[in-house]
Amino acid sequence: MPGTLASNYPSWKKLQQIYDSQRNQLILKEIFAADPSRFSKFSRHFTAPIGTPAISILYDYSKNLITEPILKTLLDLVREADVPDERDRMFSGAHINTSEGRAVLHTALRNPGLKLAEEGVSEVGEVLEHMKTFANQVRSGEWKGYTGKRITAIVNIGIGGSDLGPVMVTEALKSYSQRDIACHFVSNIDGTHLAEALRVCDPETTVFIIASKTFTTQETITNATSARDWFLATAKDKAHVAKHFVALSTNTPAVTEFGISEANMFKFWDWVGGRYSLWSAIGLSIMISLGPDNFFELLAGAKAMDEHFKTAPLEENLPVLLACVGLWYNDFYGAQTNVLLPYDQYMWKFADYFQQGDMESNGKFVTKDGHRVDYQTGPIIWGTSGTNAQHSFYQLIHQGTKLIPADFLAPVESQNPIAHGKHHEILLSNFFAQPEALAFGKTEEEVRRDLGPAASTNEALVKSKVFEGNRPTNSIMFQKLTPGTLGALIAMYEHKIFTQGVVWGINSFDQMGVELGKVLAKSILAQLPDPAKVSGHDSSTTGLIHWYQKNRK
Ligand SMILES: O=P(O)(O)OC[C@H]1O[C@@H](O)[C@@H](O)[C@@H](O)[C@@H]1O
Repeated sequence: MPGTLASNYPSWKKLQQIYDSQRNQLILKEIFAADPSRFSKFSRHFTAPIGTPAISILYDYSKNLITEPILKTLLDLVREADVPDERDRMFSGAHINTSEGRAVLHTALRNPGLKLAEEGVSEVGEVLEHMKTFANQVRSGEWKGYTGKRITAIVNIGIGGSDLGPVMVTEALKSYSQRDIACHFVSNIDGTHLAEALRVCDPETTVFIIASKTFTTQETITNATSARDWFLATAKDKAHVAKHFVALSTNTPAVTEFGISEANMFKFWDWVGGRYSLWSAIGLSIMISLGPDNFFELLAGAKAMDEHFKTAPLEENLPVLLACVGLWYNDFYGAQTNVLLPYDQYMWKFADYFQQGDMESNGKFVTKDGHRVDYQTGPIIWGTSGTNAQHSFYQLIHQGTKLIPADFLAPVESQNPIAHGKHHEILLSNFFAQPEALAFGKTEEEVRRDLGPAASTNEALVKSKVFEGNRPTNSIMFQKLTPGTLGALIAMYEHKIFTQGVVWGINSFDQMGVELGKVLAKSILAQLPDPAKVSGHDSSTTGLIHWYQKNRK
């Protein structure tokens, strides 16, 4: 039942017993040696159905510390937690975001034409058409700036979910982009972010996309206001704002009050969570950069994964399997993090994106029915692109004292097979080698053999070269990073997050934890002008504010 403490499920208790009694026997080297068919047993291949974009994703989870009975028990847990029911409730528009009384329907954004009673669902196709018309006008040069010039730059001003998705996708699919339109993303309230973007923009040829679900976010509204001031310093006439500012929002009154006409507002609805919004009007910068067809392919790829999540048996279901493997380490092995390592330079923002996607969704300590959990919930997500990461933090993953389950992702085909594909072969050789090294390590015996006579004179050197191995990984290979494939990969992780959230009994779709800091910042902002006004804080905060007030110029 959603909201139940996961530790009460019989399968949870059974998993704890398995962990306690078997963890010393879960040695990858041994379990691989004992079962030559382990790879075929513990890997699954996803392909999109005929008539949708070609997508091929192989998920190999054999290098994990699991056996068939463990996986079976993890799947029992998923069943006991009613994940299939809750999944169907999500897709059908039930208000599963209970604290905010909202539906969770980002899946409807990838399914235009879907009939649901929820307000706005029937308008999804209309908004996509509105986006398409505008994107085509900007891309073709038909949309002119106030002096009649074509648009050469777009600046998306948004933060959190109104920034991270567009940033990640425009980077990931850069090879599909229209290169004569520069895309800038300004999120930080730090004036440096906006100033650096404006430095390379021309007011006559720039369109600002103000992306904010609520249209009240302090950072975004302040940045948007400063961008408008910058624009008007050259354009002078407020009437020109209409040619250069559009809004993506659910809040029509606030958008019109800002001076953007309703005709230049692309709407979405409160059932689209910020971190699930790249599929909505928030994706306008993606659509301008990549073109409508590629944006539609991105949606279709996600929809194909939605269908798979809805219909595939749990044993075959990629998001569910990914969730199970993650639960095992997070809740029984005590792993704190999950590192995402795409071996595709275009995906260098993928981990950043899922930091919000996963941590804002599942970083909760209270169940839906108000109980403090007595187990770990969402993992810390981090990572960056391989092979760069190998030369940075892999040391700790290989030989550190922490267990760091890792997801390796790589395309079979490169978008840039330069030097006759040599770069890609080297890249992939690393993608294959690292999980192998992590799983099987290097024994002291092997080290001694490699060192030869030097081994006997330097015991410390021998020890330092030992790799204990048994460090678990997922390997995810896809054919090529096409829009459809990226859509499917994002949806796969979204549904992994959903599955884990349901098992933990938490609400993955609110974000109460971001509020307190915002409220305090507001009251501090009012106190900053005058040291005498600073009150109501602890001595540290008061001391810091006073230090700033004394030293500012
Ligand atoms: O899109 P807006 O409303 O500006 O929100 C931007 C971001 O704000 C944060 O505080 C979080 O709540 C995020 O989930 C959200 O994506």
